[in-house]
Amino acid sequence: MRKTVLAGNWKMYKTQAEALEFLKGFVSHLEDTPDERDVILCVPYTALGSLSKNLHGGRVRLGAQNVHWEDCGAFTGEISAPMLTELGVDYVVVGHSERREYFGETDETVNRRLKAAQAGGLTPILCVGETKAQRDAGETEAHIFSQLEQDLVDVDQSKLIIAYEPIWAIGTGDTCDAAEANRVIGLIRSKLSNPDVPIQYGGSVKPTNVDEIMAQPEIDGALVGGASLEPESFARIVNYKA
Ligand SMILES: O=C[C@H](O)COP(=O)(O)O
Repeated sequence: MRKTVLAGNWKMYKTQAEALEFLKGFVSHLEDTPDERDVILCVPYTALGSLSKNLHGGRVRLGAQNVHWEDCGAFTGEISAPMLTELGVDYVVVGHSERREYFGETDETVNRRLKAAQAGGLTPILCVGETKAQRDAGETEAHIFSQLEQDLVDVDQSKLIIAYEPIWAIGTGDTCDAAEANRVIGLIRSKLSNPDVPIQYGGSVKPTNVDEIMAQPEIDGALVGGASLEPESFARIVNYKA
């Protein structure tokens, strides 16, 4: 039985005070959220500590947005799994397209980060997806299969979440057609050794399209950027109508 996982990725938004304000507004909407839906907030490092102390009994779980492959060392600007787990973090986004595009993340470093996350007790959310140019050239499948093949070397698929995020749909309002997202996610699943890995869709998920997206049989959740920044909006996504 695959888990349903709804995760907000705040990216570089919200100070600590703003994060706490969000949480106050958000948790009041979770009373009727079905227990089998995992709700995760992947927030800036600076907000992890105070959110962790205010999570109200664990209905909301915490995620970070990156993790280094070493536990400690001379790696200015990086953060390690022990530093995150000490703060009560359970999940971490790895290989987001913004990391790959702007910060030189490669499939090799993604693989190292995935393994370190798991060794350190974190469940990674691995992001894969194609650019518009790759889609137009008919290279979507080949690109994603290549990412999976390299990123997942020696990665434990019993402690893994994957997010299919077509890059052209991120932050653009140009959502991937739900049936097409379902098709690609089915293909991703066909490449995994563990069919129970939850696979999310990400890319302009909103309160207005989440019901259709979540109705697709292969889609196990959503990784939500912009629409996770407002409590009511993310609550509507988490409380999608099945
Ligand atoms: O990690 C989240 C994705 O990049 C999606 O962002 P978005 O919902 O703002 O399109």
